[in-house]
Amino acid sequence: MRFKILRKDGFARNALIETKRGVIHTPAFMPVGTNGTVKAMTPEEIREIGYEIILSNTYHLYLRPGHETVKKLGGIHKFINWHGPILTDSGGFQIYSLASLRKITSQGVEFRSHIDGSLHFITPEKAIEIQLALGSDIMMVLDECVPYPAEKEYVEKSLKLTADWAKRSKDYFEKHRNDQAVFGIIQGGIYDELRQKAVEEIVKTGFDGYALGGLSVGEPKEDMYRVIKNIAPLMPEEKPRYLMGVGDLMDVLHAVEHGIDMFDCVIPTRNARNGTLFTSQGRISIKRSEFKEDNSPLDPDCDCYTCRNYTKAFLRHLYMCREILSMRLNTIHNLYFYCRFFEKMRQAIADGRFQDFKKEWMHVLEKNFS
Ligand SMILES: O=c1[nH]cnc2cc3nc(NCCN4CCOCC4)[nH]c3cc12
Ligand SMILES: [Zn+2]
Repeated sequence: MRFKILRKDGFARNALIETKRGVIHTPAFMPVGTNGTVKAMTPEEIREIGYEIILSNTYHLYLRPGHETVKKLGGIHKFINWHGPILTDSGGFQIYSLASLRKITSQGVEFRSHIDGSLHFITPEKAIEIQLALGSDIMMVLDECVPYPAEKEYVEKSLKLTADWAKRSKDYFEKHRNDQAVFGIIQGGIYDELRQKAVEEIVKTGFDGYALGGLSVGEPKEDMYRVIKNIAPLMPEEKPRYLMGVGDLMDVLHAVEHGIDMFDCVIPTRNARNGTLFTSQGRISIKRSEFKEDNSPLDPDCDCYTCRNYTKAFLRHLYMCREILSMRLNTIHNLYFYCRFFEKMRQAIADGRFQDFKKEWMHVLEKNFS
């Protein structure tokens, strides 16, 4: 995997990530494909909107249909019919947020499946073995995503475990890698000095890219913003920086300003299914009665399939009827909006006017329309 910085504008930067399955222009957004699908979308639609990489959840695919099954069927790209780059997370975060009866030991994490209650034990090596079997292009080490709030002592102890697991994941990966990449994950809670120590530890092991984990887990915005501001610049400049689970476009602006390159979040897809749509006039909730007879397109400034062919009235009608088409049309628009936003942001960085772009959009994004 090659990482090439094309342009800098302050700490913000445009770069290219070259993988064997294609190039990713950063700053990049990765739509989340939990069970091997970006919900309600075909892979062709995701590609047509302009996305170059998607995220798939290891935890879900390991539990169902199983990583050996996916491998036997030709690997994840063939299985889900997406032939561009795929980043898989390690499963750690889903184990903490979805599974039950979790037990973390120095060896690994034991948990019960949220699907059928079966007992599982994942080690740092196993987490990489699963991602290798799936055949993902960018893998994540097994880490402990420290919940919020967490005592400093607990975070410090957890850091040692996460550093040891990162090393074990990396060692296993080195023995079995073939043209894939593996990213390390920086934890440390909201404690800047622990975060700095985590950067040193994880960089010592050495990875193809580095993720900021343990954020967007319920901590106050100002803590998340401070950690990003202080820690992102300490992460190796010549490698991709990935902020996990983010996010809201205001948070994206702040993170890009401080040098973050990659993002993933369920917000555009999950909000679409709940009728919350992002437009150039701000966020709107399509179910509101004021749209009942509104014959105008969702977003006059958007040329996505939904905005070119349907009215707010019809989108509201579909939502009220809980029609499947509602999920599809809303998702097409929100993903298109995110993709255009990232394209415009990359253009602004290329033109050296990221600050203007941020000011202009902060004003729009703060507007919470009806
Ligand atoms: O430390 C982490 N390690 C490995 N994976 C992660 C994934 C993560 N995803 C979030 N936040 C997701 C927050 N979403 C915001 C929108 O609503 C759903 C949750 N934070 C995350 C932290 C980690
Ligand atoms: Zn649209």
